[in-house]
Amino acid sequence: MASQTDSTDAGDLPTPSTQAGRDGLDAILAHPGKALIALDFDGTLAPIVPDPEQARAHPDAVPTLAALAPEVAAVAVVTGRPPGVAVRHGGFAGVPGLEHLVVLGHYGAERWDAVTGSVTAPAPHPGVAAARAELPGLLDRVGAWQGTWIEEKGRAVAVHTRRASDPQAAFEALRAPLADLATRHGLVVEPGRLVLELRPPGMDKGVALLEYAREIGAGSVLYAGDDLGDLAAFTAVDKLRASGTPGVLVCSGSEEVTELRERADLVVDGPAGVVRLLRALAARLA
Ligand SMILES: O=P(O)(O)OC[C@H]1O[C@H](O[C@H]2O[C@H](CO)[C@@H](O)[C@H](O)[C@H]2O)[C@H](O)[C@@H](O)[C@@H]1O
Repeated sequence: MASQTDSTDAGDLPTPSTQAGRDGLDAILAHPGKALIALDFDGTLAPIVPDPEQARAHPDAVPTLAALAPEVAAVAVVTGRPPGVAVRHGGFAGVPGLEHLVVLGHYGAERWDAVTGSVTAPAPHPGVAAARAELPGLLDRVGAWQGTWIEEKGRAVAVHTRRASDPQAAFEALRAPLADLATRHGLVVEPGRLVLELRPPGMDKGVALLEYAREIGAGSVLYAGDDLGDLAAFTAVDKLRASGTPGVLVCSGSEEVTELRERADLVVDGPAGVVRLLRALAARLA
């Protein structure tokens, strides 16, 4: 599927390259009070950096979301991060205009609501603690590349290779051993941008998006993402479209991930492009 690359100035709303995308955007513009705007965090709202602890939302992201949120049914952040971490790094708490923001974290397993300021989470999966305990020994045994490191995520654990001298080779070398470790403990491996995460099965961004869209009775959806974990949300939007709910798929473009480009209605230039698009949408709806 062809996609349009964003080259518009701030204030212009780009036209999706597909009919489905144009229908989705038209529906959002015609009935904004029914629209769900759902956004991934890392790589979509926040530029990618070597240290996840240093990642922050693009400086214009929060003001833009605060301008957009009152015009639509809901704004949600759908992320692999623990929701509290995304809220902290995003600067999403206590922002006028974002009183109803929802963060669906851990691929939808945990949820933060701005209304209550609290996180709801299911019981931890015992396999995560077991896998976590084995992980350092496994990385030693397989001779993981120097610079490979473990991110503790609470209900998941992730292995990053961005800081290795050959990040992609380090990533590929870990795929099989981490898949084996995950299987032995009833977990799944979630591959991302130079990260392999071991997490409980049963939830993904697609399930999270569908459930939330149903919960609020969304009449249209825009979803923007950059990474492989966002493909499930893309599939969810395809399902919504097939059942009569229009939607727009936006790829936050990067050199690292190409899969989303193929399926998107609109390709924008990373987090700056996403913010520009959302700002143009907010301006049109105001
Ligand atoms: O679902 P997302 O919001 O996109 O989160 C996915 C993972 O993002 C983080 O890792 C990614 O961003 C880091 C900071 O820019 C970068 O250093 C890393 O290479 C990327 O993979 C986060 O650390 C993971 O826990 C998230 O699952």
